[in-house]
Amino acid sequence: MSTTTTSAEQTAATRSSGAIVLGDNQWGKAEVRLVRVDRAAPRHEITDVNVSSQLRGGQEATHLEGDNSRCVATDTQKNTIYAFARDGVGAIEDFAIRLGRHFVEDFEWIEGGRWEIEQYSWNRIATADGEHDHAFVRNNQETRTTVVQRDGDEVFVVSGLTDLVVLKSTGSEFHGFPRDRYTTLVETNDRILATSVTSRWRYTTTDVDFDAVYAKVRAIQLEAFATTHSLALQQTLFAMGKAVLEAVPEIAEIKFSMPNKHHFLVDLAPFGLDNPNEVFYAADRPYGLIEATVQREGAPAEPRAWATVTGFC
Ligand SMILES: O=c1[nH]c(=O)c2[nH]c(=O)[nH]c2[nH]1
Repeated sequence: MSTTTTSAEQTAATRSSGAIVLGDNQWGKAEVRLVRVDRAAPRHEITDVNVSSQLRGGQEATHLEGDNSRCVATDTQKNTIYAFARDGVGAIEDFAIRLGRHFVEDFEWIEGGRWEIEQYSWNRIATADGEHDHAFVRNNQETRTTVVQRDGDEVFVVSGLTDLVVLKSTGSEFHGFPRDRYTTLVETNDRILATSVTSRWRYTTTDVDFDAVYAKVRAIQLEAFATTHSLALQQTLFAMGKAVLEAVPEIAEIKFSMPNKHHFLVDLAPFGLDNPNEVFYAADRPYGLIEATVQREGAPAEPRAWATVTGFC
């Protein structure tokens, strides 16, 4: 029998039946802003989060007929988030895992979902008498993130941070790149290196002290950024990811998106001045955009964990 496929057979194989059907879908409440004050002691604790809940499963009738008997209202999802916070939020990963377990276990047609949480941090205001018990100043450094997804009984946790803005005033070079007729960039062996780190890492287990690991991963990234003598932002990125994977066995892989926040030396010669690498123009755009995944060789990929986590290669 011939194994050659004719173009008619090819068309038949790819031809649609013509019926219009429902594809992937999810529904929920996005960006539920929640602040919880722990008043158990005179020294209050603040938890400030932005929670998005999305459910998956059993929605054919809702979309095709407007039959809402299996449509857990987005308003109910929002209320559940606030009600669960009554018992405390804890690590954002644990809170998201808890929400997922509730929806999948309490509604038999819910097959899974996605719970994304951003956490903003607050520092105590330092007064003349020391750190204040119940007055805070927003720490506008990085935002901590997590995306927890459930597919039946399987749970995927991808956590991360965004807007971690870092700069080195030396210890960064960039040279040896190809030159063609469009290349004007001057080689440098002493430049400012600055970026705003977005990183997300995938856990292989939910049995993790998520707060402790977050603090560790953040510190490792900062340490590697600071101590790597950089020949390219790409090299710094890899060093940051490698250090995280070497230190934390529960993390399978880590993805980075790092804009190269260019600082251009200003030409002061028209004013009769030199500029020995001191006065820069901090450009905001365009910017180089360096993205990569750092992973363990041979480790199995888990595309379902990343399917709805955008902004990475
Ligand atoms: O660290 C860098 N990586 C690049 O790929 C690049 N490209 C560029 O113009 N400057 C830089 N810097």
